[in-house]
Amino acid sequence: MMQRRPLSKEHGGLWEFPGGKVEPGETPRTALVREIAEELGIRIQAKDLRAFAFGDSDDREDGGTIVVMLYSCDQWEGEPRSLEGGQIAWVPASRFRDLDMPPIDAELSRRLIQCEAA
Ligand SMILES: Nc1nc2c([nH]c(=O)n2[C@@H]2O[C@H](COP(=O)(O)OP(=O)(O)OP(=O)(O)O)[C@@H](O)[C@H]2O)c(=O)[nH]1
Repeated sequence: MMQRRPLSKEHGGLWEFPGGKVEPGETPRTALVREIAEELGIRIQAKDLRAFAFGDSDDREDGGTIVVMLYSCDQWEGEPRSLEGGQIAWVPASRFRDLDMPPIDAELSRRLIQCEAA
């Protein structure tokens, strides 16, 4: 499942893996459970998440760093729908090359393609 970032945001119009920032008091898994409910309206469980890969970037102008942790999940309750306005789509790995993505998502999508080919 890929999600298109709103045009008004940084990396606007690019396609990313659904998710968001970890808030104080959360773990990466509980943050993802919350973000998926907020963005897609479906319920997933932290125990059903499988860590797949991470990517990072150290070249931000503000000197900060972004770390994206990618998990897979094949069980959920509900039907995904876009609750925050952006487009969403199921995209097979074979079509990832057709989508413009932010750099870390692009790197992680290449990793997924390699894994599917192996
Ligand atoms: N997914 C992704 N985000 C990146 C990359 N590089 C980078 O600077 N970012 C920035 O990292 C932040 C990702 O967090 P987010 O998805 O929760 O961001 P957001 O703007 O929707 O924030 P918000 O939920 O606080 O409104 C965004 O500001 C995004 O522009 C990247 O390669 N992939």
